[in-house]
Amino acid sequence: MHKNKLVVVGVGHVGSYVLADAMKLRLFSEIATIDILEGVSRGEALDQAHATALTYMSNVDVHAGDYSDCADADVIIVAAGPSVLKDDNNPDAIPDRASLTGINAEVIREVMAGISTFTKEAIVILITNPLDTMTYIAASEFDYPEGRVFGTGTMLDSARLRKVVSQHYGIDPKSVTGYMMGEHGLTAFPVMSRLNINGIRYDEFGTYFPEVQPLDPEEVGAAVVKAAYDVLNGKGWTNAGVAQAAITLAQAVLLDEKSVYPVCTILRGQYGHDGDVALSMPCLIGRNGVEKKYGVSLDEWETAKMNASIDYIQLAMKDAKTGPFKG
Ligand SMILES: NC(=O)c1ccc[n+]([C@@H]2O[C@H](COP(=O)([O-])OP(=O)(O)OC[C@H]3O[C@@H](n4cnc5c(N)ncnc54)[C@H](O)[C@@H]3O)[C@@H](O)[C@H]2O)c1
Repeated sequence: MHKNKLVVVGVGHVGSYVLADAMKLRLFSEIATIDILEGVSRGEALDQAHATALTYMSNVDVHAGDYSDCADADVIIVAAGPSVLKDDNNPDAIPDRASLTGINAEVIREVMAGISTFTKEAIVILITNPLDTMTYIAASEFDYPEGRVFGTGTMLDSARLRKVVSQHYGIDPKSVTGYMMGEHGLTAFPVMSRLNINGIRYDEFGTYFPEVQPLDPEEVGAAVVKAAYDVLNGKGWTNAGVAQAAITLAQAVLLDEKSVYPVCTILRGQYGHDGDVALSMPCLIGRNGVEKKYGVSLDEWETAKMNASIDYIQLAMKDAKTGPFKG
């Protein structure tokens, strides 16, 4: 009988939270951890193994592993490599994820070499930053089927967008539909033309919520980008939101849910680009990973934002010497 198996690569602040969420999802029978620090991998797995003896936990076979564990994995979530750090002397710092390009390009090349030695079947979900460039490297340099590798992308930024909008209007964030597109980072932008509150379009908000100040697209985008730094500059890292995003995607894969989420993939004809950049747009997620990409039409403001985001991602790609920017 087939047993659902997850491998988590990199079990630091983010990976350990992914692991904890996966343990509670009740969809995996086996979970293996991999980390360059073997003690961390062993310790995290053992800690979770002890928790399986307690009420409300399922009896998951959770253990430290190595890349051979990928051979029969259904889903692999990659959170390996360092994050930007908070600056104790500057509580308003906004360190750019792109500063991680050099170090994490090496990490992702090492991790993908390990994974692709044992499987080209498992669905690989990347979290490591700068996410778009890391996804491009993983999806293009290892002969891995392209739809089977994607990044959490603006899934987290979009959750933050819905939270920002919902707080402004005093409603449940689940009643807000909308997403950020482009880079997972400083140039992500809200697709205001597609934003709605359970069918009430953005351009109708003034009619239905006359008592509320109208939303300014630039301010909304800035508030969403800043939300990441409110967390980072508070506790020193972010992990809960992105872990939930990754686990939501893992479930969509395992259950073949055909869910539409904004995730990061390589553009194939959308927005005038073919194979030279990866970024987030709404995609259909099922058992085969990204099964469809929806290059939704954008208005003039959004198109300008998209082009700026593409230019910015390509700077990191140049730095990582990947795709059209190989040496
Ligand atoms: N995409 C998103 O929305 C999002 C959100 C938060 C964090 N992140 C990113 O996730 C990554 C992890 O963040 P974190 O806070 O957990 O960092 P962390 O430093 O706490 O953990 C990183 C882990 O990766 C391990 N590692 C390093 N190199 C490795 C390698 N070659 N092979 C296997 N394991 C390796 C480290 O030993 C460590 O345990 C960062 O790149 C961060 O920027 C992305």
